[in-house]
Amino acid sequence: MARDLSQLRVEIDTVDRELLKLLNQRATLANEVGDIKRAEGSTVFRPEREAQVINGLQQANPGPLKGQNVATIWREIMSACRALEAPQRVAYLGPAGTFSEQAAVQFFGSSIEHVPCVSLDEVFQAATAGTADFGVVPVENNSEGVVTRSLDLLLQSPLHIIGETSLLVRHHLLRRAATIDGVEAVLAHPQALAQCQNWLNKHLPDAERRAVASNAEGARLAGEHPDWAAIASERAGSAFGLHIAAHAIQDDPFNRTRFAVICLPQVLEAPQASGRDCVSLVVSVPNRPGAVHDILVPLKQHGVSMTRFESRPARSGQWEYYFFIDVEGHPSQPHVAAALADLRSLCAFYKVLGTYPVAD
Ligand SMILES: O=C(O)C(=O)C[C@]1(C(=O)O)C=C[C@@H](O)C=C1
Repeated sequence: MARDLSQLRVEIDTVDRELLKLLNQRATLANEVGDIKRAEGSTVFRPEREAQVINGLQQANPGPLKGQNVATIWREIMSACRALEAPQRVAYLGPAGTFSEQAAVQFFGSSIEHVPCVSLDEVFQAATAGTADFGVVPVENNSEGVVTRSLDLLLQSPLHIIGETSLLVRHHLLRRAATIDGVEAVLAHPQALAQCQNWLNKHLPDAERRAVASNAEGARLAGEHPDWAAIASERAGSAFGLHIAAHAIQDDPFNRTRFAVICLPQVLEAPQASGRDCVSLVVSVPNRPGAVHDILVPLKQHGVSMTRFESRPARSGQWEYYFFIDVEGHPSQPHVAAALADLRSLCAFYKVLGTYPVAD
C-alpha cells in the first residue's frame, strides 16, 4: 500500500539523521587528515583527490540522483571538510555579488574565506603576498574574447594556474524601479557593457554607458540614483535590493566566462594528471618569416591538440607578440612532454602558466 505524506516525511527524517551521522563521521576523518597535513606542513586543498572522489561517486551512482547533482553535493561536502582542516582564503574581483565571486564558490564550494578585491591587479597581489591562498580571475569570454589584463598579469606573475571553472553569465538590467523607462545612465564593467551592446542600442539608445570597476559596484551606485541602471547578476541585484527591469539582456544567450584559479607554487604544486588536463603556455618567437607556423609543427608531429591560440602585443616598441597557447594533455604523458620540449626549443621566450584539469 502506498505510504502517505506524513509517513514518507518520517522516513526522510530518519534518512537525514543517518546522513548527518555519516557526514560528521566523514568530517572527523578529514580533520584527522588535516592533523597529518599540518604535521607535514603540506597543503590542505588537493584538487586531483577531490576530482577522484567525485568521479568515483558518479561512476558508482545508481540514480535517481543525476551525476551533476552528485558532483554539486560532494563539492559542498568536501568544501566543508576542507574548511575544518584549514580555512581557504580566496581572492576575487569584488565586491559581493560579482560573477567572479560566483566562480570562486563554484570551484571551491561555499565554505571559503572571501577576499574581495577592487581590481584584478589586487587579486594577483593578494595571492602573491599571501593575504589569500588562491585567486580566481576571468581569462576569457566566449563572445568578447580574452580579458587582456588577466593575461598581462599572468605573464609577469609568479602565480600559476591550478584549475579553471566556466560560468554561464546572465546579465540583467537592474534598477530601483521595475521598468526601463527614464533610464539616463547604464553602469557596468566594460566587458558587460560590450556583451549587452545590441540590447542597449535597441532598448536604451540614448542612455549614457558608464564604465565602472565591477558590475557589483555599478549595482551599488544604481541603488543610490533612481535614474541609473546597472548591468549585473541576480546575486548583485538582491545584494543591493534592486529590481530586474529587463531579464537576460546579454547579446549571446550562451554567454560563458572562463576563470583561472591561481596560486603560488609553494601553496599548491601543479596538480597530477586527472585524465582530462590542459597546459597553458605563453611564448614569443624570433621575428622571422614562418616562426609562428614553426611552433605549431611539434604539436602536430606529436599529436597534441591546441585548444587556444591568442596573441598579445609584447609592448617592446617593435611589432612583437606574445602567444597564449592551451594544449590538451598533461606533461606526464610522453607525447605531451616531447611536443612541449620541441616547441620550447623554437621559442625566444617560453613560460608554462599552469597545468590543470579542464572544467566540464
Ligand atoms: O584527502 C584529503 O587529502 C583530504 O583532505 C580530504 C578531502 C575530502 O573532504 O575528501 C578534503 C580536502 C582535500 O582537498 C581533498 C579531500
